[in-house]
Amino acid sequence: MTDRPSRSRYSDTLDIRITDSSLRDGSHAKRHQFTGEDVRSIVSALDGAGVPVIEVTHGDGLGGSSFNYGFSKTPEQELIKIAAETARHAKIAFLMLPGLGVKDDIRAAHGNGGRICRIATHCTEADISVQHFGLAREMGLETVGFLMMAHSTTPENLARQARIMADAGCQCVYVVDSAGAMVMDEVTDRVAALVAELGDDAQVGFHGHENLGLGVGNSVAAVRAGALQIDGSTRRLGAGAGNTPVEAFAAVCRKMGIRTGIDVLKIIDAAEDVVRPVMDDECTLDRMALLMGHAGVYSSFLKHAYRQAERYGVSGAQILLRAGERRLVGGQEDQLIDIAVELAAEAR
Ligand SMILES: C[C@H](O)CC(=O)C(=O)O
Ligand SMILES: [Mn+2]
Repeated sequence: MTDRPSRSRYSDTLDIRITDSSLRDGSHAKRHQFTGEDVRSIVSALDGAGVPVIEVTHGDGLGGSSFNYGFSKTPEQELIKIAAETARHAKIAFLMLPGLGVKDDIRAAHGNGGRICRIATHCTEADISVQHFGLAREMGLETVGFLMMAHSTTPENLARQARIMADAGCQCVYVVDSAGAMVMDEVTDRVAALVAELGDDAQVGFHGHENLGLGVGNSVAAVRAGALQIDGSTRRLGAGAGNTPVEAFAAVCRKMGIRTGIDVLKIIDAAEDVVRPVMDDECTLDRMALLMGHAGVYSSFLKHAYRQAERYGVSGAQILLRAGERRLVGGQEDQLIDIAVELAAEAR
C-alpha cells in the first residue's frame, strides 16, 4: 500500500484495528430491541472471525434507553456482560455520551467486562468529556473519543477539539461521519489534521456511514491519511444506510495489503448466516438514507423520522430535509416532532 506514513501501524501484528459496531450502532436499526441471544450469536461469530473489538451498548450509548431515544428490550449492562462472557479474544467496547450516561454507568460497564470506553460528544463540545476520560483511565480502561457530526466543522476546529480529548486521557480520537455526509477528501483533510495535531499523543480513528455509499472508500482514505482504528458494522447493521460493512472493508484491506487480523471468508459467512437473520431489514441506501447523507442529517434520526412521519401523516423526506436545514445534532430527536407538527400545519 502507498501514501501511508510508515510510522502508522496499530501493532506488530495489525496495521489497523477494526471495531465492529453492529451491536451498538445497529441498535438504532433494531429500535434497541436486541436480545441476549442476538448478542451471544453475533459476538461468537465475529470473535471467531478475528474481529478484535466489538462494541455493545444502546444505540445512543450508556443510559440511552429512554423516552427520547427509545427503550431497550434488554438492559444494556446485561448485553455487555453476555458479550464479555462470550468473546474469547475480542475486547468489548461500550459507548457513552456524557450527560446521557453517567460515571456510574462506566463503572457498571467495566464491572460487566467492558474494556474500552468510547466517549462521544458533538464535534465542538469535547470539553464535556474531560472528567469521563479521567475516570476511565483511572479505572485502567482503554479510551476512545468520538467527535460526532465531524462534517459540520473545519479540520482545524476538529483538531483543536481532538487535542482537548487527548489531553484529558483519550488514547484515540475518532473523526465520526455521523451523517454519512463526507466525501473522500473531507475525510482525508480531517484525519490528517488530527494526525498532525496529536502526533504520538493519541491515535486517530474513523467511523463512517453509508448514506452516500462511501463507507469503504472513506475508510480507505482515512487509513491513507494515518487513521489506525476504523469502525464498521457487519452487514452494515447500523443507523441510516448503516455503517461501513466490515466484511467488504476487510476484503478490500486484504487486497491492499493492510493487515486487519480478520478472516475474510469467516466474516463473509458471519454477515450472511448470523447477522442478517438478526436484522429486521437490510440497511439500505434508499431515498431517506440518501437524503441524510446529502443534507448532513444525523443517521440515528432515521427511525425517528419514519415514526413521526407516520404519526403526523407527513413526508419523512421533508422531515429530514428540515432537520438538515435546522442543523440538528444528536440529542435533538424531539425536534423531529416539532418539524412534523409544522409540516402538518402547513398542509392544512
Ligand atoms: C450516538 C451515535 O449513534 C454515535 C454514532 O455512531 C455516530 O454519531 O455516528
Ligand atoms: Mn454511527
